[in-house]
Amino acid sequence: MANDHAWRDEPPGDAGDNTPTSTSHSQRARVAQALLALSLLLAGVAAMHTGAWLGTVDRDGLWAWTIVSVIGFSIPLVLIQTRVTEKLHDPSLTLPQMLLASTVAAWAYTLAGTSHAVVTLMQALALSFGIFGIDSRPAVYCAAYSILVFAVTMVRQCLVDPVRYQAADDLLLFIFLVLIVVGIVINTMRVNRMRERIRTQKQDLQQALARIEQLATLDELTGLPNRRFLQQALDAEGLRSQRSQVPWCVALIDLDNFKRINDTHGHATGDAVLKWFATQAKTFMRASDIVGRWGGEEFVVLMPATSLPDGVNGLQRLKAMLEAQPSSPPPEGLTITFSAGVAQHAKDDAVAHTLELADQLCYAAKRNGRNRIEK
Ligand SMILES: Nc1nc2c(ncn2[C@@H]2O[C@H](COP(=O)(O)OP(=O)(O)OP(=O)(O)O)[C@@H](O)[C@H]2O)c(=O)[nH]1
Repeated sequence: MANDHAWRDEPPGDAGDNTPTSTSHSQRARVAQALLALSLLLAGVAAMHTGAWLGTVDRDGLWAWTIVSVIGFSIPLVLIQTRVTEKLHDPSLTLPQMLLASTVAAWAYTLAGTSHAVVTLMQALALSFGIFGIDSRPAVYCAAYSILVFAVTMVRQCLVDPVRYQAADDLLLFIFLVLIVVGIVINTMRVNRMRERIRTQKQDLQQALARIEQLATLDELTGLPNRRFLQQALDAEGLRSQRSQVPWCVALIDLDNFKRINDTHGHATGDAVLKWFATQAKTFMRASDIVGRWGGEEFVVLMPATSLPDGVNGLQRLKAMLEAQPSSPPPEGLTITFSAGVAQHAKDDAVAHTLELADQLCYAAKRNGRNRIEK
């Protein structure tokens, strides 16, 4: 058996899902299953009493059987309905209900007299309903118990009442019952294997979706938020600032002479520099700032609740930290500097305009000699 839990309690679609919605879904499914079991039992009770009325079923013991059976099948329903079973390993009480069904059916078999063949049919039907709700191993236990209890009951009845329970007929009946039960168990195993495959596929899909979401928002090289994420964050900040007086800034950072690093030391070193810078920027900017890769060797820092002087200070701190690094990324002694433009968003201005201003200021920093911050 591929899964390690013995009970098939949750509906197939909820496999592995523990959200409140799926929990209440599971609870409803349990109650529905217990109601179905009770309804089947009541149908059996009606059939037995009809048999008694027709004279084929014994009246002796029929009411005792009726009362015990109805109470027996009502108890799981009440326990499930009141959520007493919720913490149990088998909250739907499927196995106890199945074992009870076999016991009650075997008892009915002893009362059914000349109609006893019908009871074996009812037993097979009851098993086919319940057995799909549990895993393969308890299904086998259930089937084994059912076959055993019927074997004992049939032998006993053939011995004590050989006129109405004839050995040859009942042997054939028993063989058919065994065939049906084994068939149901085989189908249960197949259904459970299919469920397991669906569960695995669902997990694979969830993982793939999480990966896609990650790729959609993160830059693969540096692990920083990508341009798409930054754009959304900038737009959200723009909307937020329409309702508040709190200033915010955006900085555009461009690494200096990056082409030369690539050309001199190779593309792999260029990549390592980008990763290294990403780590430094994340480390030295405020935790509330969003540092992302805008593209190539360009980075954007969104600084919420930050005035222009504070934003410039933040970048100066980053610049100073880079200069103070004893050894920058490999190769040893490589000096990494950047030029940046910082712009404060003007209330009611377009976010794109603020970004463009930061871009122009960054170009101005390049023109003015690089390794500078313009505001
Ligand atoms: N290694 C590496 N290089 C990249 C990546 N993306 C862009 N580049 C390189 O970055 C370089 C940018 O060069 P330029 O736009 O000329 O800028 P620069 O050399 O930094 O010069 P200035 O910006 O004027 O200081 C180009 O050679 C691009 O190929 C990347 O992901 N990895």
